[in-house]
Amino acid sequence: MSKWSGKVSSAARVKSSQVQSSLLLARGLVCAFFSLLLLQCKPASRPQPIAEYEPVAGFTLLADVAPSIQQDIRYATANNFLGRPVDGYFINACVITEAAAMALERVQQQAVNLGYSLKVYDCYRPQHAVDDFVRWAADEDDNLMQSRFFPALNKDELFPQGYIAERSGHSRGSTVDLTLVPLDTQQPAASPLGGGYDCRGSVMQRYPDNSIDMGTGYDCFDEKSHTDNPDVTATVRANRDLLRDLMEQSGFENYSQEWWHFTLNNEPFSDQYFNFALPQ
Ligand SMILES: C[C@@H](N)C(=O)N[C@H](C)C(=O)O
Ligand SMILES: [Zn+2]
Repeated sequence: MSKWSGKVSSAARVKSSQVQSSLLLARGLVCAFFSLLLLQCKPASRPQPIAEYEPVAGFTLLADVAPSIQQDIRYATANNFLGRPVDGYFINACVITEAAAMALERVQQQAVNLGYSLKVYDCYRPQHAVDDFVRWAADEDDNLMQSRFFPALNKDELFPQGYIAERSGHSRGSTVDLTLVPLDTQQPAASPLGGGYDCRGSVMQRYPDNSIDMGTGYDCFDEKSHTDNPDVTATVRANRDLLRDLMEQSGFENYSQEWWHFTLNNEPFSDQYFNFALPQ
């Protein structure tokens, strides 16, 4: 019995049955009122933790298979189109299927021979994180990162136009977002929430990144990011083609709207969307 109902019972014992019923009615009304109030005041719901990370059969940390590939898992940080870490990303580390990791290691060997390294921005993405994207897109008051990531679009156009998916290949574990960086370079330090960057601008106008020039920043939701966009410079064309060629040679296919997004052709979990949390 709750503290609240205990108090009502002791008071009711000394009153007539009519008063008792009135009290019960009043209590019901008060409870209903406060329940309604609580519902109104409840903060925007943030779903509670999904399963703790346990190594899932067929998945691995990319670093265990291909330790030389650079990692900058943007959704584990504030450096992304939401401007805050995304639900389900607890550490800045790439978790991916073993098959995709081994294929990436093959790409890395080719890249290193040419003086580059791969740098991954996103790998396995829990469905929970995708759901966070969906809630973010529905909040029309939050446009904190628009000028940097989708300057020409409203956020309600990002899903319909195919820049973010409600059922993402990333949740199947064999899709990866990545670029090429010159060997022995590192991500420059910069404040993710600093203003004035435009992902469609020149390298100097974009958020600092050690990526070779791909024509836009990562997660620039814009036609300029379409891999075969004909208006990019010759250098950008060559860089995008190089990344795509290297990835295709090891069995990945590019998504035509995003130069950075690739899926392994023979993925091991072609119809399974996972929702285990990333390790802490
Ligand atoms: C959000 C972006 N990084 C991406 O991965 N987009 C594709 C369409 C996806 O969400 O699967
Ligand atoms: Zn992607």
